[in-house]
Amino acid sequence: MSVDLHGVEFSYPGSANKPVLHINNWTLPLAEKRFIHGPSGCGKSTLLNLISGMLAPLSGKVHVLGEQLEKMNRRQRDRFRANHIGYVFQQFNLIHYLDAVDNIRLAGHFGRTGRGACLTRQSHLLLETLGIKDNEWHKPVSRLSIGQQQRIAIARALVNRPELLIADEPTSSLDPRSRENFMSLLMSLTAEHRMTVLFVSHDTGLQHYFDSTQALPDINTAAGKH
Ligand SMILES: Nc1ncnc2c1ncn2[C@@H]1O[C@H](COP(=O)(O)OP(=O)(O)OP(=O)(O)O)[C@@H](O)[C@H]1O
Repeated sequence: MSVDLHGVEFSYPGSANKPVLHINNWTLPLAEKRFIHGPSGCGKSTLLNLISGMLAPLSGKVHVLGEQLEKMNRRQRDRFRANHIGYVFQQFNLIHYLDAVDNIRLAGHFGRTGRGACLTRQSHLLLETLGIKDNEWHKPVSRLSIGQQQRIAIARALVNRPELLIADEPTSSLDPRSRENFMSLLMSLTAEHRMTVLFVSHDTGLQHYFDSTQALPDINTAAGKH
């Protein structure tokens, strides 16, 4: 199993009377590509942040790739995330004054890819695979198009060869054609590396790319209590 949640409860600090998530049992098998949707505020990003170890549950078990995240401290969770989980954010979270290569190298630096020439080679390879021309590699990413930034964000998520890829509304800034290109590219890369994918979006028109679909309120028994 790639992800296994058991009795997971979460509320934000200072909002203990407003539980965001209560998930009894939820699993994501290895190599499955799962699409999660649900109304704004139902806890989708919170769920992704618990699975990636950016947040810790108040109670319950969060098992990811055989490791028990709830038993790790913050530093151990950060290390685990850097080595095993690729994360594509809605707003990309690239460092806007760094160029494409350095954005990817920075993520690699915190992970298991290694450093120096090997990491630079790996960054170049990813940029080539993702169709970013080499005359764009050394411009600050803020001077690149949204579609190019999006592909750099995928390259950054893949640099440490993660077993699990998490994406939070990654297509929300893309026009319909770029969205389809992005999805095709993402699906072929994840299939090639047999990655498990957990993808959150409001856009249910993307469901056909995935093995399975779930509405978060169907698995969250805290839904409706807040
Ligand atoms: N840092 C925070 N502190 C307190 N409450 C928060 C925090 N982040 C989110 N919340 C609340 O937790 C609930 C779930 O938020 P979350 O961002 O997980 O929802 P979402 O389903 O991803 O929403 P959207 O689709 O709009 O991105 C919301 O009620 C939100 O207001």
